[in-house]
Amino acid sequence: MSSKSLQVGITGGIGAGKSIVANIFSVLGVPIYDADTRAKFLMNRDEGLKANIVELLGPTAYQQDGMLNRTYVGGQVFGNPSLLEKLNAIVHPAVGKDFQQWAKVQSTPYVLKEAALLIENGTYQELDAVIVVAAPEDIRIQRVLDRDAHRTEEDVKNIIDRQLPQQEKTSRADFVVDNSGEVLVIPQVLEIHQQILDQIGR
Ligand SMILES: CC(C)(COP(=O)(O)OP(=O)(O)OC[C@H]1O[C@@H](n2cnc3c(N)ncnc32)[C@H](O)[C@@H]1O)[C@@H](O)C(=O)NCCC(=O)NCCS
Ligand SMILES: Nc1ncnc2c1ncn2[C@@H]1O[C@H](COP(=O)(O)OP(=O)(O)OP(=O)(O)O)[C@@H](O)[C@H]1O
Repeated sequence: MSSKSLQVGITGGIGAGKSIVANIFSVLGVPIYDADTRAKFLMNRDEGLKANIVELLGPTAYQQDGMLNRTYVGGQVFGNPSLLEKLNAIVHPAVGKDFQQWAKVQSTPYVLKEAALLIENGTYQELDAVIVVAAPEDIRIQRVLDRDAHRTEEDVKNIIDRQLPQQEKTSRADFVVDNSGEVLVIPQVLEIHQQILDQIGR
């Protein structure tokens, strides 16, 4: 019988490189729960959640096809901290529950929960360890502008303002991955992976 997997979080500010670093862990066989993608899946499918979002943001929050109108919702909440807080309060408990259901059926020594927000919403306290991916702000902004054709520099700065400063994230981390481009990332991931396995005694 397999024992419960350790739960490790991986986070970082917008454009820090969470997804790319999580992909390296995935190659090592670590199951990844992608909270941001899963949140969108639930916002598209969970009727109770959808009703709460429509109540908060109005019917324009959903397109004709029933899918979340992400551009509209992003435009509403990223410039309005109190509205974003209300949306978070609706979405985050649903994601937390979904993650625990997913984690229950994993059988590896540890799993990774990848999420933009882990420190901000206190979720990190429920995890066994936290990895923060870090890179200088100017590099993060440029990477997001190169990746997301629909976002302006102002959009990205707005989102950064809605997140904890990177320094506060790294100060709460058990492990930090330097993704500035100055240090090779794969050796850092291999070292963290080994340290986690050593802690578990594998
Ligand atoms: C507002 C939404 C619809 C915008 O979707 P869109 O596809 O345009 O952007 P995306 O989700 O990729 O977010 C862009 C970046 O913003 C940041 N971000 C996302 N949600 C939040 C948030 N609640 N607070 C601060 N930053 C956030 C992340 O760094 C993310 O990578 C979406 O971000 C959302 O539903 N957010 C609220 C729910 C949430 O917190 N999800 C993430 C954690 S579970
Ligand atoms: N070391 C690197 N060198 C060059 N490009 C990189 C590096 N790391 C990440 N990128 C690129 O920067 C962009 C942001 O990376 P990624 O999507 O992994 O960040 P993220 O932290 O998941 O971002 P978000 O919070 O927006 O979801 C991607 O297009 C990615 O391919």
